[in-house]
Amino acid sequence: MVDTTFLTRLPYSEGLDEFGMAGKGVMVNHDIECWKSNRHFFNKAISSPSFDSEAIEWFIKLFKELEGYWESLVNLSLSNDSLQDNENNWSLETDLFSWLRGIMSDTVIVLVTGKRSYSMASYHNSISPIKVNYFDEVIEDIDAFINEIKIHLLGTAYFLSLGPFIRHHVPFVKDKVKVLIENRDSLFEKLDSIIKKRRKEIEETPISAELKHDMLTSLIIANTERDVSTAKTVRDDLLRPLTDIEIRGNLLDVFLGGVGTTQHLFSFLTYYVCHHPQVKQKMLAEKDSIFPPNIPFHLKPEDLSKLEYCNAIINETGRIMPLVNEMVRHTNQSCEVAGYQWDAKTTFHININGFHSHQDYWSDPEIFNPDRFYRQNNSVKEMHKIAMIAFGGGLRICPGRKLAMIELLSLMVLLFGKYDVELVDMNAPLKVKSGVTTMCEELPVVIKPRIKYSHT
Ligand code: HEM
Repeated sequence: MVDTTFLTRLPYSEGLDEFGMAGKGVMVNHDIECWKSNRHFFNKAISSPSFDSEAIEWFIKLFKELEGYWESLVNLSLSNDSLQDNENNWSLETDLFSWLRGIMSDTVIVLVTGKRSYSMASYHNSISPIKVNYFDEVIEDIDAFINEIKIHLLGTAYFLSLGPFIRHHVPFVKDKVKVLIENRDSLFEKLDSIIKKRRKEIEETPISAELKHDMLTSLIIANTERDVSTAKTVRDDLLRPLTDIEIRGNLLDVFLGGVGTTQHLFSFLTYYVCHHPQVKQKMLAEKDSIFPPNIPFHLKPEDLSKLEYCNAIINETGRIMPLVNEMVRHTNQSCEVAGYQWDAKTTFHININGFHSHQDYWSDPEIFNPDRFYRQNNSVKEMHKIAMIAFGGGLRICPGRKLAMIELLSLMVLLFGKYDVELVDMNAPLKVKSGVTTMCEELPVVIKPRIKYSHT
C-alpha cells in the first residue's frame, strides 16, 4: 500500500483556480485522483523508449543547427579563405546561456508538439546582420511564447500568496495581476490552438496509418481506439480519454518544467567545469575513451549510461547549485515528522540547499567535487538518495528527469567533445537571480574547436 500522506504539493487555492491551474495538469494539482490520472498519462507520454531515441535524434539535429549559426557568426569575422585555412583555429565570444535557451526550448517543443520552433534561429537573427529564414513554426513568435511561460511561472506566486481583495483592489498589485491574467490568456490561447490543430490532424489520419510519437499525440489518443499502449499504472476507472483542458494543463506543465530548467543547469555546469580544470580533463578523458576523437559516432540512448563521470558532474552541479530551492508538501492528515506531531493541513517547505549542504551527509559541501557521485559503493548511494533531492523525491519526483539527463549528457558529449569552452572572465561571479528557483542570467564564453577533433 503506497503511503499517500505527502502526495499533495499544495492545498486547494482559489487564486490558482482563477489563474487556471488548480485541479489541472500535474505540477500544482491539489486533487489527488485527478493528479494520478494526469501523471499517469504524462509519464506514459514521455517515458517510452521511442521517446528517448527521438529525444537524442532531435538533439543531434538541433546541435548541428546550432553549429551552423556559430559558423555563420565566425564567417562574419573571418574571410572565407582564412576560415578554410584555419578550420581549427577560430574563436567565438558569445553568450552561451542564450544559445542554451534556444536549443533546450527547440528540443522540448519539437518533442512535445512534433513540430519545430525556431528559438535558436531567432537569437541568431537578433545578433547577426545576416538573417536566416525559417517557416512552418508551431508557435509564431517563439521569444514571446518563452517569455510568457517565464512570466506565468513567476506570476504563480501572486495567485498563491495573495487574497482576492489584494489581487484586484490594491494599487500596483492589481495592475501587475491584470498583466498576469492577460499573459495567461495569451499563453492558453496558443496552447489551445496547438491542441485543436493536432486533434484535427489525427482525425484526418486513417486508422491504419501510424501516428507520430510526440507527447501531444500521446495525450490526445490516450485511452481512445488509437491508443495501442497497454501499460497501466492507475486504477481502471481513472483510465479515460483526457479533455482538451486537461491536455492544456499537461502541456503547460511540460513547458513550465522543461523549457528553462536544463538551460540553467547546463549554464551552472559549464561555469563549475571551467573553474575546475582537473574535472574538465577527467570529463574529456571519459568522453574520448567512449567516443574516440576522429572516429565518427552516432549517439544512442544506451551510450549515455556509459558516461559515469559526466553523470557525476551533473549530480554534483545539481547538489551545489540546486535549481529548485524548495520541495513543498501539504498533508491532509495529522502526522509525525522529525519527532514532532503536526496537525492535518500543514504545509512543509523543505529547504533543498539545506539537504545538499548538510555536514552529516557531505564532507566539505561547499567544494565542487563530482567524485562524490562517481563509482559510489551501495552504502554511499543509499545515503545520498535522501540527501540529494535536486529532482525532488517520492511519488511527485520530477517526471522530466530522464529527458533532462538525455539533454544534458548529449550536450556534454557534443559541445565539450568538439569545442573548447572557456569563460570570458574567470573572475566574474556567476550571474544568477534566486527565488523559488535559481536562474542563470547570462554566461559569456569563448568557444574554439578542440584541435584534434574532426567532425562527426
Ligand atoms: C535539470 C532539469 C530539472 C530539474 C532540476 C527539475 C527539478 C524538479 C523538482 C525539484 C521538482 C519537484 C519534485 C518534488 O516535489 O518532489 C520537479 C517537478 C516537476 N518537473 Fe522537473 N526538473 C527538471 C526538468 C524537467 C523537465 C525537462 C520537465 C518536463 C519534461 C519537468 C517537469 C516537471 C513537472 C511536470 C513537475 C511536477 C511533477 C508533479 O508534481 O507530479 N522537469 N522538477
